Amino acid sequence: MIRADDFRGFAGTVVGGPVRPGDTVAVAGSGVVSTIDRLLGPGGGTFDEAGPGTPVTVTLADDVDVRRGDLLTTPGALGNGLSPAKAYSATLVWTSEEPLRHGRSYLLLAGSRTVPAVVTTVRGRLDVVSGKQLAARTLGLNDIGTVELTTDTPVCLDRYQECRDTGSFLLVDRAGKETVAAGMVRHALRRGRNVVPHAYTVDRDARQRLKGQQAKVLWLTGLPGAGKSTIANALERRLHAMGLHTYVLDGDNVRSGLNKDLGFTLGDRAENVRRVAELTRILLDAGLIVIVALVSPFRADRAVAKSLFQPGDFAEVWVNTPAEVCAHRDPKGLYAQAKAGTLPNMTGLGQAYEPPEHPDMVVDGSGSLDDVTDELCALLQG
Ligand SMILES: Nc1ncnc2c1ncn2[C@@H]1O[C@H](COP(=O)(O)OS(=O)(=O)O)[C@@H](OP(=O)(O)O)[C@H]1O
Ligand SMILES: Nc1ncnc2c1ncn2[C@@H]1O[C@H](COP(=O)(O)OP(=O)(O)O)[C@@H](O)[C@H]1O
Repeated sequence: MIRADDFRGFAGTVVGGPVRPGDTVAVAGSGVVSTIDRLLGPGGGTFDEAGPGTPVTVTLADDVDVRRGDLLTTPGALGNGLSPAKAYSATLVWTSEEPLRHGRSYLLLAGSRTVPAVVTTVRGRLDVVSGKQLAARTLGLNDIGTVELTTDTPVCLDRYQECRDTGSFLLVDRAGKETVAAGMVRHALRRGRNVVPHAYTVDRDARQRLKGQQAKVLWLTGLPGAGKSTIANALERRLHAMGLHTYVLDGDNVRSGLNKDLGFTLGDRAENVRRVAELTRILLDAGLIVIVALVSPFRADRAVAKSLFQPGDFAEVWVNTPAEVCAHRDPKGLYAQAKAGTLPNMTGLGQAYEPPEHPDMVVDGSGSLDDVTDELCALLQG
């Protein structure tokens, strides 16, 4: 929006049209209808009409609210279903060497809008030779696939076949900022429109007050055998004895229920971390001190988890135990299996563990349990 004294204009590019002063337009985000008053060019001159590709500043006859990234469209298009949604079916052309990770949060760029988005389902991959849709769980370099994705906040996207400009988008890796896919919208999914969060009167503040505590998340990451569960257990016992209300989300435990459909591929780990992070958010809202004990080996997945929380609510703790110590402890025999070649995805051997670059705290998983518990209690109180 461009605002100066009593001037209010909306800068953008015409993607359909032509459009003319006097045309009725609707703001796609809110559905509010107004009329184009003037079309101004980059030098300040006025247009009688502007066609596709023309950069313009539009002034409207009414004082309506148009937000950054909003679309001005025809009321007819809104009637035909163009309205903000959080879930879409789309075709993706995967352009990255790194395969699509189901459950990982990417940035969706559409026009001037950028929103976090997660590919929730891969419906299939196109076999370019036969033209048939093949079953697929992920997409690799140059694959063309049909997926479902959800965005954190509603975005207004056209069907690609209706309008190429407002029906296309890019997916960008959140960490490296590399473009990983070009997307074309097939259609919005009904569930993306019909889900409206309800605000309850008893909220996190009320629950915290009742419990006399400040809810918080301590996210313990580290190699298998590093001591995450042992530390989580000791810390929870200490907090419980102090009369505080806690809950531990341990990888092994969550994987025997909620996440029992997940294995240890990169995609399944991303989904495991995403679901645990969402569950953690619910428990935080319940007013609890939540201790997460999850290998969570990849920085990008941990960054997605962290992004769900306000900065003061979430602390990342690296349980830093030398790999040789973990392998020597090997309480479940997993390192031995991996060395024998029967467990290919084992963290630290067949798959990487990416240590946190800026953790809120590093604790020594081979030192005194009492000392680590003291340090974490201090972190919680700080
Ligand atoms: N391939 C492979 N790699 C790593 N870990 C394995 C694997 N297979 C089974 N396990 C057992 O599963 C526990 C890790 O589960 P998480 O949910 O924490 O893993 S992750 O965050 O999704 O990476 C982990 O528990 P902890 O040892 O408590 O960390 C292992 O017991
Ligand atoms: N500080 C410690 N000193 C010695 N042994 C420990 C320590 N912490 C954990 N252990 C032992 O190491 C093994 C792995 O610990 P665990 O808590 O299960 O790790 P993780 O949850 O990270 O896989 C267990 O046998 C546990 O008793």
